[in-house]
Amino acid sequence: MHTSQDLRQAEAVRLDAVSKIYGRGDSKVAALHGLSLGFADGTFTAVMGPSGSGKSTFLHCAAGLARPTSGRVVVGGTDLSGLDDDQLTKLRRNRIGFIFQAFNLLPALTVMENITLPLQLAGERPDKGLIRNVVQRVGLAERLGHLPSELSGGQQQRVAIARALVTRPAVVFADEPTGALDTRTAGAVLRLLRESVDNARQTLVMVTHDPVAASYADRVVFLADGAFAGELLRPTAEAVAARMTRLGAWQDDNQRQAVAQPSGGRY
Ligand SMILES: Nc1ncnc2c1ncn2[C@@H]1O[C@H](COP(=O)(O)OP(=O)(O)OP(=O)(O)O)[C@@H](O)[C@H]1O
Repeated sequence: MHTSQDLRQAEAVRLDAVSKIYGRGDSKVAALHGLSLGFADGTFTAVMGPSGSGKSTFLHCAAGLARPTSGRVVVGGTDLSGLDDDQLTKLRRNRIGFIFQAFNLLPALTVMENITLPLQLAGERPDKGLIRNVVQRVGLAERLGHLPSELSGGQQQRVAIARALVTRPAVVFADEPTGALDTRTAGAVLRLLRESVDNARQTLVMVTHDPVAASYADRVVFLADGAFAGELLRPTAEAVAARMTRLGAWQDDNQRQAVAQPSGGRY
């Protein structure tokens, strides 16, 4: 049987009572209120919630891109609140992978140069075997000399995924990774993310508005008004959409469109 201590050790990321307040005085906004959440090693979690519920703020605090006003964040066993800015930058480079909706590749660098950039920045000698393995997993072996502008959107996102995996990070944070892709390409990217968890025991935390994308996760965590608002294990797109409706999401047209997408489950 696991003790709670064992479970904590098996967490890639832990937030303890994290609050984030923007602004001062009358313009003060509490974007997160005492949020406590853990993300177990080798799991895929989707984070969802209505617009303004604190998803981006959560992602920024959990990934060490912003400092909480109070509370603490632990990544791969390191308490981020104990780090100065240089140490935090180093930890982000070495221990955290990022995947963004807009891919964020460097246009003048080739596929291979983009993939190995985090290693260069960290001053690490590339592990050729690992790079070959990652390149094969994302299916880009034939494209390594191409520029991002010569690739499709789905291929560009696969480069970004390879770049996120190449440092063997403790956790990969993905922010709407399929938001700019058509549904078929989105499905391929989500299957690849799922494989990185199932086959390489990567830990993945993905913020999304899309119930179909969330259905690829092991768990969906819901936020509302900056606080934990429940979770679903082994989610289906329908169950996620129903929970989001109850939380008062889909009040604007964009989000209603997202829920109107395939009702039968996955892409
Ligand atoms: N830099 C900032 N300064 C002031 N308030 C902010 C700032 N960033 C976010 N907020 C406020 O904090 C709250 C949470 O915002 P956040 O962007 O984290 O929500 P979200 O769930 O990601 O929203 P969306 O789904 O619309 O992207 C909102 O009320 C937002 O207006």
